[in-house]
Amino acid sequence: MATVLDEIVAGVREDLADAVSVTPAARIEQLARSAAPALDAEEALRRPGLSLIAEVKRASPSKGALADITDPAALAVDYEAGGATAVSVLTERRRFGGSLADLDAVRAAVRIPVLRKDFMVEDYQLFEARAHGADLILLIVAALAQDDLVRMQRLARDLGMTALVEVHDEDETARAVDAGATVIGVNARNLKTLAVDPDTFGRLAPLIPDTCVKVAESGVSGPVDAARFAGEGADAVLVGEALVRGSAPRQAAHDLIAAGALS
Ligand SMILES: O=C(O)c1ccccc1NCC(=O)[C@H](O)[C@H](O)COP(=O)(O)O
Repeated sequence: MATVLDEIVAGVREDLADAVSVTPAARIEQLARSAAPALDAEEALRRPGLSLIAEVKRASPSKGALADITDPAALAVDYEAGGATAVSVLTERRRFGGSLADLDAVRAAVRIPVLRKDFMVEDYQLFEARAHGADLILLIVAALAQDDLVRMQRLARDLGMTALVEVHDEDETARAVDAGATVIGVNARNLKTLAVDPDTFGRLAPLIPDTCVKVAESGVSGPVDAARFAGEGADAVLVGEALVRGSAPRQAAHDLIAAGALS
């Protein structure tokens, strides 16, 4: 039976075919290679204290519509003012309501690194991300064969970007480490059931070398969770829903980061 991830990736591949017909591969690579240099997101995430990757997230498969974000740039500016280390922009259209236009708007509005959060299955999308100003891209181990994971990580580096390599279980963690990932995100959301298990980070973090940046992703509902993950060894938390549903994203970002110092 097809999983949610399979369905999302199938839609992404359809949209990708449309994108390639508008901007051929050679052209998107040229645009990527001539873009302003990427910011060093890995270095930013390695700074002392708990880092926050704050997400622009309109909707999700698990929750449906989350927030009517009419001005993603303004939201990103609030995140930056609240102390976020990076902004994550969900660019997947069908299930998350995102777009590359959101990425463009955020890139133009903030000075901190920007993550293109999408379901990357082709090199084309990495060139596209860079051409639109991304500094960081997401590689989901569950969506990629090992040779694709290794190649796409190298390509990200070649383009000056950092790859956030996302895992959900022990096997995927071993694959990420084998692939030479230096920034590993543990996503607590099971991609088959969409349920969030808050114990996932604590279970998998010890399997990740301390030389890697460790990111706790999904289900961070507030400062108490942020403090817990910091205590379990997280260098960063990636937060979407809790920030976009609240009325004060700047303060909420600040509070998440401050909680990391209390762990
Ligand atoms: O959010 C979902 O429902 C989802 C479903 C299937 C694949 C990915 C999904 N989310 C992407 C993410 O990784 C989250 O947006 C991110 O970790 C933030 O999560 P949260 O703070 O729980 O919104």
